[in-house]
Amino acid sequence: MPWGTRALCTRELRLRAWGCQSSTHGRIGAPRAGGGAQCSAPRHTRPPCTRDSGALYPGIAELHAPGGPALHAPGYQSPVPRGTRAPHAGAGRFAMPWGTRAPRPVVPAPCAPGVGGGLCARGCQSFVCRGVGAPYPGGHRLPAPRWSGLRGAGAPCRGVPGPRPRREPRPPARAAHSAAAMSEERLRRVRDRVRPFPDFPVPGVLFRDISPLLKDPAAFRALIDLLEDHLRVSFPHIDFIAGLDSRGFLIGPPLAQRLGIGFVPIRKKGKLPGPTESISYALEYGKAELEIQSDAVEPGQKVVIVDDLLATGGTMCAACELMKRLKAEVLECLVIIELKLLKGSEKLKSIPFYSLLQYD
Ligand SMILES: O=P(O)(O)OC[C@H]1O[C@H](OP(=O)(O)OP(=O)(O)O)[C@H](O)[C@@H]1O
Ligand SMILES: Nc1ncnc2[nH]cnc12
Repeated sequence: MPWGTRALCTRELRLRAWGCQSSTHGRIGAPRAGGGAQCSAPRHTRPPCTRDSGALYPGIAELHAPGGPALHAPGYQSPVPRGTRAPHAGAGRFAMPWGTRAPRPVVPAPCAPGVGGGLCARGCQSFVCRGVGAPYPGGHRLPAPRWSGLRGAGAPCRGVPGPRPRREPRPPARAAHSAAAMSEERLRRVRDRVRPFPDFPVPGVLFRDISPLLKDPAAFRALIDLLEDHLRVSFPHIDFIAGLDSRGFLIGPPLAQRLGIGFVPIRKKGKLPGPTESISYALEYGKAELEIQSDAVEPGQKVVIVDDLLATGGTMCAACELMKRLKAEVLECLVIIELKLLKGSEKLKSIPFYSLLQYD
């Protein structure tokens, strides 16, 4: 079996074990800790992961920062991005923090030749050892991989222990590219593709333009990678990604696809057919009205709301109100960019909020 397949099986274990949410807030109902200075440690009674403040703090990447506080917190396990080495495959490369139990090495079922060789269109092998339709740790069902037609000759593993796979020679030292470095690199790519425009659309507003980010496929992929990783480690189950008109529509669907879940649009008024719920709200530069179809989500369903940017928080707040009317649970409001000076996250009160990039 090609190198890398084991690593990804183990990644699942690591993600499952990682109970820390790198959000600036706790979960719904939880009081906000120190204005977002800490992230909560839900479900697994993990200790809180501490984080620095700063003009630009990089979410997951920061938790991975070499020597960063979270790495030393007992119980913290860094998620390993696709393609990185399994923790047990190379002594000391991903040293377990003191006091934690190393995940038991998994002996994956044998992958038929060709299956583990990186057939995933995204260049990863993350489906290989999860199996078709297998529940992703904590709940999601993954979509059938494209190569499911290979059943028999190359059926994905089903988790049944098989004979020990033959070890392939390890790739060279390039693998030393650590998880932290990868996250930071992704974040740098994203940050470099956000362009400021003074006095747009009205004097006094510094407009943060994500058009260059959309135009650069590597940067856009890095963005979706970061958001996907964040959501996978933060929430065991999400029913839908809801996106806000219009730039939230650019991020929400690819993210939902990655997670194997559906996307729900929350639109500006007058665009959606059928019965709707609507709400008006104030913007940084104007007023608007948002709408959602009344049957978009069922009561009790768990939703993450995504948008490109949080300024005053009026739009996001309005979207949360719409979800509340439909009795859905908002797990988190997720944006690429947060304009800290406008204090939009405060408007969200106890609703968890996460941003990749922060600007004053
Ligand atoms: O936090 P707020 O002050 O509410 O501002 C944030 C919102 O403003 C922008 O959208 P805009 O309404 O300009 O619409 P657009 O995405 O269609 O450009 C942005 O995409 C957010 O949705
Ligand atoms: N400053 C800003 N840049 C981009 N989009 C925005 N939406 C509201 N404020 C914005």
